[in-house]
Amino acid sequence: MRRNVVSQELKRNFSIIAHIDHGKSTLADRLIQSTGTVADRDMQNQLLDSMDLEKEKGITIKANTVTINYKANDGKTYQLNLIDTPGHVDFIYEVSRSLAACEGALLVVDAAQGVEAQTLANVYLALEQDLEVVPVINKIDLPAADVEKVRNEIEDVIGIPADEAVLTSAKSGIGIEDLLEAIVKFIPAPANSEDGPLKALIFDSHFDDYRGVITYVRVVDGTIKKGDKIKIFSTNHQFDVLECGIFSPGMNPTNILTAGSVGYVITGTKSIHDSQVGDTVTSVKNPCERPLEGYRKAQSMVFAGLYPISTDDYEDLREAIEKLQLNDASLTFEPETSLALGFGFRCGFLGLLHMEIIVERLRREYDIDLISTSPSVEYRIHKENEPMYTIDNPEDFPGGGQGKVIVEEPYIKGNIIVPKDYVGGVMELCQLKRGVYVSMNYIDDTRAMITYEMPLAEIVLDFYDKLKSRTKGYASFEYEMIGYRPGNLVKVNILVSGEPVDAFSFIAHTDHAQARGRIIVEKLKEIIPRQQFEIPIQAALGAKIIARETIRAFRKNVTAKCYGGDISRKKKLLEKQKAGKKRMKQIGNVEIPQEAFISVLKLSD
Ligand SMILES: Nc1nc2c(ncn2[C@@H]2O[C@H](COP(=O)(O)OP(=O)(O)OP(=O)(O)O)[C@@H](O)[C@H]2O)c(=O)[nH]1
Repeated sequence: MRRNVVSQELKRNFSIIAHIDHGKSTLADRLIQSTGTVADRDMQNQLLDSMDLEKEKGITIKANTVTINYKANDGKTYQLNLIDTPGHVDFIYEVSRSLAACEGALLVVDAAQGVEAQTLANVYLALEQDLEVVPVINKIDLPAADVEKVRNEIEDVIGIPADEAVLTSAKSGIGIEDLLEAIVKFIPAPANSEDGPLKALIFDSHFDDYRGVITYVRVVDGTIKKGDKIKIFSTNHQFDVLECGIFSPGMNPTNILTAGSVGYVITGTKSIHDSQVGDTVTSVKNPCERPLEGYRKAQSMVFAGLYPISTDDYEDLREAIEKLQLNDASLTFEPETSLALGFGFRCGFLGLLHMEIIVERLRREYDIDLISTSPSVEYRIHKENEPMYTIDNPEDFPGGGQGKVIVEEPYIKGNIIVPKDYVGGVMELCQLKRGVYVSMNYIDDTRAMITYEMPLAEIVLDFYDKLKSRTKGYASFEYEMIGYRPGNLVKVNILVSGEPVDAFSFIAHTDHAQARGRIIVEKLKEIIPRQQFEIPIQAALGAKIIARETIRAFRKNVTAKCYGGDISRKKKLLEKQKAGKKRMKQIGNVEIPQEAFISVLKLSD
């Protein structure tokens, strides 16, 4: 058995926090490379961002971890454990748990861009955990770099001293040695109890087809050894430790993890639910009394129905979602049926990005063609003399005639940082999105931070896209949940030939219902082919029609184009028409092409 016990004073556990694109992954790669953790020839760019999708989107979705050995100027060799964190608001809870596994964080700020909204969100999380924050000003090689301005921003906006900020260029390798020295100097060594009862924090996990669940832990107190019997606090399930070790960067079995260490544990379990982020691992023989603070179950914020385009794919879709769930305790699903779309699944996601990733993976990795219904949030329904319940599907929205009903919706508090020329446009957008103004402050002479409280449903709809187009991509945005508030909300039905099409119904604020209904009705008029009878398309609020279009009758004769006796061509056309029909959904007496669903469900107002 290989022993790898490093005393606590030689350990440094840290994360890198940064706004998207400020260079977190490039910097991590540099640290790994410069310490010879990975041979240069094995170095592929952005080692830590391992998923293809992450590489493509250029963002970190799943946290990774690596142990780096660094011989410092004081002659001692330190064990640096770098815990990568996801860079998106959807995963804020995961970020907070990764930070909880550290004593310090490198705050990376782009020297040309300055402090952005996401920088703020993450740095506050780190300060809440009492981490030592080491400012790093990156991309100093850029001609537009303005180190002094960024230094001032870090001090004024975040409120931490930046006179000793490390200056780096992750791209050209400048300042990497200084950064390694700063990690050793400023980030405190762990100071945990080595012989207390085992207490380890789960900060991530993933499922491996051959080895089962790999659990990423930070040992707080005590020791984990191969062969130990351990227990998961929230589920009370017990396991034998089959293997444990560190990431360097592949899994490297050391078979012992002492207090202050970061590494992995394999028990052979196949259930990710025994390895939930934030949960505590303890020993069966000598358990700790209380779990570590801060654990909560992953909570879905955004919901949508996923339906296979071909009904034959239903079972494949179920299997694929189950497989993805093996690796993702925050993905929930249950079977659902829609009159219009057939059999599918109602899924819960942490946020829009999470949803986009799952849908994209189902398409790419599992080769399933699918339609997703418009994303919805969770509403709280209060009826007189009934306990409160929640709904996330417009189908379950209470109809009229049910006495006094109060509907509450989730709200967020959002911070937007923009160049000052865009302040007016952004504030107008926030008002349109039912935002409640909180504050506006200038960060420096060029940029402002605007804070609004807004309904999450509006963010989910199309806020990012709108914000991007109004600010030419210069705005950065971050938000946190602040609870539920009552809203004047209604359900809008879309009727085709008098029949409601469930997949198109939506919940909206009364003031927006008509405009959104109108857009869908107009879109459907364009897409649904004329048929042999007139088809009214209507948006309705209960019995009240709020928008209407009519598709005029038309007798479609595809063979009319073929003159003479070209029988084979006629046959081909008829076959084509038949195949086209398969892709139609029958709603009452009307056939709606699949693309109508896709284009309406993709539609934002
Ligand atoms: N000029 C210059 N470019 C850099 C430097 N560091 C990173 N970049 C570039 O900036 C872009 C973003 O870098 P990443 O390392 O992917 O950024 P990130 O912060 O990891 O992004 P997320 O994973 O989305 O959080 C890439 O195109 C890098 O090549 C630097 O020091 N100088």
